Amino acid sequence: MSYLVDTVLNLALSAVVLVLSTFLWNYLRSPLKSFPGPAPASFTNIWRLVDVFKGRCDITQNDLHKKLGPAVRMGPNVLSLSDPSMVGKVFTTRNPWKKSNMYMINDVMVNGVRVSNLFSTRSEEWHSTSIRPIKSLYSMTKVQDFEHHVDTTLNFLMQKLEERFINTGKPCDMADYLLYFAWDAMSQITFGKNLGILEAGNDDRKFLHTSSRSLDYFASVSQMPELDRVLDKNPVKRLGPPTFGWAIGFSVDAYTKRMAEGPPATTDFLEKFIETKKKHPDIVDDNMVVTYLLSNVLAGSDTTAITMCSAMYNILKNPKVHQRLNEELKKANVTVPVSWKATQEIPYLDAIMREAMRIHPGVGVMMERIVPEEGLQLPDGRFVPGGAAIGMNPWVITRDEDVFGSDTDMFIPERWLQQAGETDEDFEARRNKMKVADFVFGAGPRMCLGRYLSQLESYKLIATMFAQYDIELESPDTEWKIINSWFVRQENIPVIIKEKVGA
Ligand code: HEM
Repeated sequence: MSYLVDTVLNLALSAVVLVLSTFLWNYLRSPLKSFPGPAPASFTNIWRLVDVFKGRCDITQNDLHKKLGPAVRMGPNVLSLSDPSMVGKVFTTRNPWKKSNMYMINDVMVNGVRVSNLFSTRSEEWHSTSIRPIKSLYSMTKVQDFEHHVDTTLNFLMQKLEERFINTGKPCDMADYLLYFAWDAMSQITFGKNLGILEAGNDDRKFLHTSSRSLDYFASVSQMPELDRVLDKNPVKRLGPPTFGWAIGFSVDAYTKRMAEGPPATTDFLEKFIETKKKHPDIVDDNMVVTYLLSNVLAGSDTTAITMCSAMYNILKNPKVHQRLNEELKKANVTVPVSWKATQEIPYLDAIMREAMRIHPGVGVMMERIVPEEGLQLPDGRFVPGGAAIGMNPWVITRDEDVFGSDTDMFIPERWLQQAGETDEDFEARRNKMKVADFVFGAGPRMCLGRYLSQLESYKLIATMFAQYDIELESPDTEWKIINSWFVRQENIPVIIKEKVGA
């Protein structure tokens, strides 16, 4: 018995010694000791893992930058920067800096082999080869080829809202319905058929739940990616996040069926990817087609829903904005579903959407890049040695008052419009400064592939909802819930929807 107690005590002691020596080792070899930051950040990443796990790391990071300046040490080898002028340097297009290993957790193991995707790969060479054949499909001009799929899903959404809420007078949780819409719309655009989530009016099949649980894992574990080797990528038993088996199954089934049945009446991404495979057989094989399909649905649904929720909630919380939007839509004499072309003729709508993304970017963790060998000189003269990771968080960058003006925590679409007394040149210069610092979709060669598609969807959705219906929060005191878990999702936007008087 005493032998057993001794062994356990010895093991516990050895574990403590090992942890303490790891902390000491991290501290001693940290190249960022001269930068300010929370004390634990000088010897471990555990504190930031815990902070991200709590679900509002954007608040912590903004507070730290306010207190400690534009460069804050977040881990022994990780520095957060808040200066928007550094975006172009860190996310440079020429000789792009490598993504840090935080992204490796998005790889999957297939028969013991690590498989990367467009988002997770740290090889710029693999990335540029794989993205080249499909990049042009995502230009603003090309995504309009898929507008009819967005219209189909918008019509379906309106039908369900009418049946379930408008005709019954029951409150509708817009946070749920915009999420259902975003997943069904992206599936419609990608495969020519939706996922049936709007039809069901719930997530009983747990598609969305699985996505949120995976993001919870990615967000926290990406702060200490070495844990992923133990939890998810170990050769014995996966303990990691739920897999996207349903999405892989859905994509493979849709692809197999399409190959058997031939092209659909109206085009979709699947058809375009099949054409791409024929044109680039050396690069695009069946697995790559499935990778492309998955990146649409998994990267483009939650994120687009977040923008739509931000716009919806902030419009409803700001009666003056709501009223002006209604007036502008009426003046534009739009018909529903509102076309992309019509949305582009309403500058106030554009200002609302830009402000919705600025105040609530879809991604809420630092995106990290590795400083190249020659190091990085900061504008204030301090030097960051090569090999360190630099992180920048859109929630910090889009709150910079020098660029975006005062009250950056407030929803003010007017900041994107010309002010009374502002000359054309001054307005142009101010607006360009905001656009350059716009980090919502990332920057450089790894910038979001789907940004125009997302804009097409979200501008049309907001214009259509407010052109067609009178929408109010169930109670003006309603507060939504925000959870920052890599993507910054929202819950609880209960609204009362009525047919517009005179519509
Ligand atoms: C409001 C909606 C969206 C937001 C806020 C958003 C945000 C981002 C951000 C910040 C990145 C860069 C990540 C990094 O550098 O670490 C990114 C990459 C990416 N996004 Fe989006 N995204 C949105 C919609 C979409 C849509 C609709 C799609 C697909 C149809 C998509 C597909 C991708 C892909 C494939 C990448 C990786 C690009 C690469 O590494 O080349 N995203 N997104």
